[in-house]
Amino acid sequence: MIHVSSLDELKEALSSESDHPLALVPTMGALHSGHVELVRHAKSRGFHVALSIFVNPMQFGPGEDLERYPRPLSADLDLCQKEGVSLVFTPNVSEMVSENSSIRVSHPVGSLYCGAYRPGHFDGVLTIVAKLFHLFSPDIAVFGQKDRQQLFLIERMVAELDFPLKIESVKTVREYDGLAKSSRNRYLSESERLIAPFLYGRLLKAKEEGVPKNHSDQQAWLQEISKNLSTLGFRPDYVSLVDRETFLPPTRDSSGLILLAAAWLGKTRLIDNLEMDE
Ligand SMILES: Nc1ncnc2c1ncn2[C@@H]1O[C@H](COP(=O)(O)OP(=O)(O)OP(=O)(O)O)[C@@H](O)[C@H]1O
Ligand SMILES: CC(C)(CO)[C@@H](O)C(=O)[O-]
Ligand code: BAL
Repeated sequence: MIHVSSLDELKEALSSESDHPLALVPTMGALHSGHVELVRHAKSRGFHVALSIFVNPMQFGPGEDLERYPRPLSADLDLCQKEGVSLVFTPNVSEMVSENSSIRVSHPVGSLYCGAYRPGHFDGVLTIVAKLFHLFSPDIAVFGQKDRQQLFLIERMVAELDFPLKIESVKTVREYDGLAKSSRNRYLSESERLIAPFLYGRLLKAKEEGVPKNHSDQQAWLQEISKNLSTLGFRPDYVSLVDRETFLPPTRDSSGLILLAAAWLGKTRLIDNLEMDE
């Protein structure tokens, strides 16, 4: 396994990989079995895997957890080695984000749902992901469905800007009790950890209930879900129903619906989502 941190080293390492089909797995590190599934997905399809670890300041807002985001580099490198990753890239902030950088890649859906509560977050994500695609020129890039809005936006960026690569996605990997694996789960206290799986539990119950047919019943249903989450001890940011193809509110023509939620438990913000008709 090659581990590089500078752009020059990366270019050199990639030139020795150029004969192989390459999959890029972008991450922020603190790797867990969700990330491992992304790597295994790429490997099972015959790709050499490059994995980037970068806690991107552009996607963090004031007061968010940029400073305290976990950075267990040596455990991450061990896991990458064990999983057969070919190349790990751990760049410095100064080479990824120039001091007076103001270019942003943006999409209107980036200001909805999570974007409404984290202004500028998805512009920061799309901009860094565009840079990573540019640096690696991978054949595919693999993302998790846990970050569903992010996945949608990256797919739109690749389609609309004609990036010459394919986006592949992997289903959300969960703990034994349903909680979506996330690097931020380690922020949860013992008592919060017991409540956390009820976020997914409430989405599953919503699916069982079935999506109401008309708009006003849907709004009342979403409010009820949010109220139930509050009763359980969460502070929901939003619970929304979106059209899978547009990530906008459902219409009569919607072919698939996704229920999205983000909610705080103490100082930890959890997100989850569920396809309503799969
Ligand atoms: N539980 C999971 N199942 C599948 N993919 C996941 C899971 N968690 C993260 N990923 C994917 O891994 C990639 C890197 O995500 P990231 O490094 O931010 O991990 P994370 O655990 O989501 O961290 P955070 O706690 O900051 O949300 C993204 O494509 C993300 O969707
Ligand atoms: C895609 C990503 C690596 C961009 O910084 C990040 O948003 C993440 O880890 O999901
Ligand atoms: N996985 C999402 C990255 C973020 O919350 O910044």
